[in-house]
Amino acid sequence: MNHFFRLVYFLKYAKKETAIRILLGLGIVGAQFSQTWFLAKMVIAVCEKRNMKEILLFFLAEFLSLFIRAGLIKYQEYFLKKYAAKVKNEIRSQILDKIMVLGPSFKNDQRTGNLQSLITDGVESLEAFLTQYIPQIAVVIFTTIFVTTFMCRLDRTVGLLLFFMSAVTVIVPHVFMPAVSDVMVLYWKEYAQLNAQYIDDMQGMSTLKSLGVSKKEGKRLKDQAIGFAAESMRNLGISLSDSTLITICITAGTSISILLSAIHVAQGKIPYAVLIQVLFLAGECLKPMNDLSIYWHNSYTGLSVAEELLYVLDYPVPEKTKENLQTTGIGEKPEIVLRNLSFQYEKDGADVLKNVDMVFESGKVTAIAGKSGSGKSTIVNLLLGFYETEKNRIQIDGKALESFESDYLRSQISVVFQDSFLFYGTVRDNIRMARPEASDAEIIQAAMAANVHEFIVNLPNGYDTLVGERGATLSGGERQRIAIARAILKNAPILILDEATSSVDCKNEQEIQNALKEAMKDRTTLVIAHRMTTIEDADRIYVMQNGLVEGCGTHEELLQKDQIYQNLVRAQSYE
Ligand SMILES: Nc1ncnc2c1ncn2[C@@H]1O[C@H](COP(=O)(O)OP(=O)(O)OP(=O)(O)O)[C@@H](O)[C@H]1O
Repeated sequence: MNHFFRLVYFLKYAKKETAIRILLGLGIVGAQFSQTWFLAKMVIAVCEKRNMKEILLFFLAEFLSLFIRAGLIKYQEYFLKKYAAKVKNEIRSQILDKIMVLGPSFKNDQRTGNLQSLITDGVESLEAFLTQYIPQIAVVIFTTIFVTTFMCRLDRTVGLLLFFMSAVTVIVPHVFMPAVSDVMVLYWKEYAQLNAQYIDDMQGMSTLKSLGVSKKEGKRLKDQAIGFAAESMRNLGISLSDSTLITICITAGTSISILLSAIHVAQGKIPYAVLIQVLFLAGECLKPMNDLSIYWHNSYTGLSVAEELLYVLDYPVPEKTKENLQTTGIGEKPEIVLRNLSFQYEKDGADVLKNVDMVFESGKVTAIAGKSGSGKSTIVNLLLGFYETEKNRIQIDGKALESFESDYLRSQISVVFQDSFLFYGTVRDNIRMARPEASDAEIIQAAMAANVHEFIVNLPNGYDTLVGERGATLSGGERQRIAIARAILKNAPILILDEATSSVDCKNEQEIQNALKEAMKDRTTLVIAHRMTTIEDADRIYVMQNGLVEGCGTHEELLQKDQIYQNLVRAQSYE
């Protein structure tokens, strides 16, 4: 029930549209009621052999109501699309904003496919509940007041009976609510998991094929689809039982109203003309309730999504993002200090960083070397504020990292990750992303610096060539060089190269190294590299092992005195 009202709250972002939807609903019901009432009046006039003019007048009034109703229905169809789009856009942007605020630490804990299902199909399925069912409740309430008053004037008992039936049709679904909520949640979980599995399999298709397990995986997917189908049937079974109950109430309400009126005519309590009106109107009076039941039925999937949707929206925001934070204070060549920094990814988990002390000097190049899993990328994640650390353990220009607003902090850092992500779009758009206001000339300049201009101009449409999803149409090295151009264009005072040249060949690597030297000028740079050759020129190199800093110095110094570093270099020379 709590979820029910939380979902209704989303309509506050489309108050005007919700009011129009209710008015349109009332207009349609009113036109339909008038049409039937004029028809009843015309039938009575014909039976009583009244004059032609009166009959014709009822006939024209009935047709006019019919046209008004048809016009309103048509407009409502068009309006509903706009209304639904506004509500769904609002919900989607709230989810996306929340995921962005929570950052990679939240995203890494979720299956991407689950989040994707929630944002696409999940939000889509809320349409029926929010834009049809909820406004229809208001339509039913107003209609009930009008119908009860109108019908009570014809036949008091029938009016009260119709009022009772209307109330039942609104209340029944909510009586069923606790019983169905578990089933609905399970239904959505099955659906989201099936979707996530499907996306996983599509993305990992080459791996599945190469491992020769694609058939086995196909069978797993099929079993999951069967599980989902079973859950759908359970969901359908419950939703059908409450809509069947509502249909029985409506049909019984109509029949009993007519029967009661007939008895009252026989008892001489009301004239037969009232019976004719009841005969025509009783069904019409309960029609909005019937529509309500259909909308309720269509709302089931939407309601099943509520738990997951609210889980994301209510997920606690890290403290840092809530406070009044600084949006200035990082200089042109900032100094970064890590003091006694320890970190675990999971609460009560093992320390991934252990009492790390490091200084990335202003305007200099600092490198971190170490075997896989030693904690190098974790330091990058912490510098970007993706995870929270103990306060004041990382300082930039003397100020605690957590005192900076996240957007500001990230605007001061250019990063090239080891698995650079390119978005579906043109090469130009992908580079420009770093600085949307950059001119075409600046984009070309950045691409030249990253040694990728030649490659781009030789593409079929040059800078306007579309790159596939995740840059799938390009090689790892090409993707990386475009990402480097993006980082160069951003022109931030801190440059982080996290294995930036790991996927380029040696020739390209040397050229990129030269380009990066240019980019590193007058910046504070942190380089994390597998290949020792890429960090030989660094002003200072930290050597890490199992989350500990085990050594520090220049390449020559470390070669002389640091055994771990010597081993790293030796291991590399045999590769
Ligand atoms: N999101 C995460 N959740 C839990 N543990 C993680 C997460 N990311 C990394 N780790 C763990 O933290 C440790 C350090 O990982 P990190 O990625 O920092 O190492 P690295 O030195 O950068 O390795 P590589 O050179 O292979 O990229 C590893 O044991 C890794 O398994």
